[in-house]
Amino acid sequence: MKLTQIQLLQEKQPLIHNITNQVVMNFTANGLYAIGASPVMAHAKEEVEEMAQIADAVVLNIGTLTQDQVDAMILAGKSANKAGVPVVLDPVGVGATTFRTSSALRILDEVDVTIIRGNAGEVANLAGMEVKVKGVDVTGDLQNENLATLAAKKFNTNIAITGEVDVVTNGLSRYRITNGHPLLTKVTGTGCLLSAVIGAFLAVEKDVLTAATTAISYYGVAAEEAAQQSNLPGSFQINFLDQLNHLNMEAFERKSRISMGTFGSEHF
Ligand SMILES: Nc1ncnc2c1ncn2[C@@H]1O[C@H](COP(=O)(O)OP(=O)(O)OP(=O)(O)O)[C@@H](O)[C@H]1O
Ligand SMILES: Cc1ncsc1CCO
Ligand SMILES: [Mg+2]
Repeated sequence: MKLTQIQLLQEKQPLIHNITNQVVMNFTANGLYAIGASPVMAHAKEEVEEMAQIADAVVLNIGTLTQDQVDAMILAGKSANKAGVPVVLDPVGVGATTFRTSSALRILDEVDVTIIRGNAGEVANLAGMEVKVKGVDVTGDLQNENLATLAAKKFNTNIAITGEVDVVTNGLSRYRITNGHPLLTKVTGTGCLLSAVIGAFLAVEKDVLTAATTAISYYGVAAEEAAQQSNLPGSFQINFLDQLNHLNMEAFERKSRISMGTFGSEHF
C-alpha cells in the first residue's frame, strides 16, 4: 500500500506548482525532485492560473508573503479548485503578525484548501487561539490532537500539525505519526518541504488522510535514516535529500509509525 504510492509517485512524476517563500525555494525543488516529483515555482499573477490548471497539486506557502503574492495565491487556488487539483496551504508564521494571519484567513475564505500543514502555533493562531509564535517557530506545548480537530472543524478541511509528534485529521478520524528526528528543526524549510511532499502524495492518492499520513511517515523515516549517517545540520540536510530519494523500502515498512485514534477519545 505505502510502497505503491511511492512507486506511483516516481512513475507519474507529478507536477507540483509552488507559490512559496524565498528562503526554501531551492530546498523545496530539490526535495520534490528527490521523491520523484516535478517542481515548478511560479508566482506571477499573469501566469499562476494557467500553471495551476496543468499542475497535479498546488502548494501555497506564505513564508515571505507580499500583498501581490497573496493575490496570486488566491488566483492559483481558485484555478486549481476549478480544475480539481488539490491545494495545500502552509500558514508560515501565522500569529506572528496580523498580515500573516489575515492573509491566511483570506486564502481559506476564497480557496477550497485540501489540507493545511503547519506547526502547532501556526494552526492555533489560525483557529483564533492566541498562542505565542516566535517568527516562524512555535513556542511552548500545545495539545495537538485537540487543536487539529478543532481547526479541521472550524475550516471544514483536513489538518496536519507537525512537531515532535505529528497529527493528521479531518475532524473525525485522527492519526498520529511518531517518526522524524530533532535535526529536522535545525534545517530551514523542512516543514515547507513537507507541505510540498504532501502535495506530491495527494497527486497520486485521492484519500487525503492516507496521502498525508504516508507522506509524513515517509519523510520522518527518511530523516531517521539520514540522522544515522550525520549528526550535524549541514551533512544531515544532504543525507536527508538522498534518503528522500533512496529510502530503503524495507526500513520504511519496519520503522513507519502511524497510529489511528477516534474523535472524542482522549488517548490514541
Ligand atoms: N522534535 C522533533 N523530533 C522529531 N521530528 C520533528 C521534531 N520537530 C519537528 N519534527 C519534524 O520536522 C518536520 C518539520 O516539522 P515542523 O513542525 O518543524 O515544521 P515547521 O515549523 O513548519 O518548519 P519550517 O518553518 O522550518 O518549515 C516534520 O517532519 C516533523 O515531524
Ligand atoms: C526562516 C523563514 N522566514 C520566513 S519563511 C522561512 C522559512 C521557514 O519557515
Ligand atoms: Mg513552517
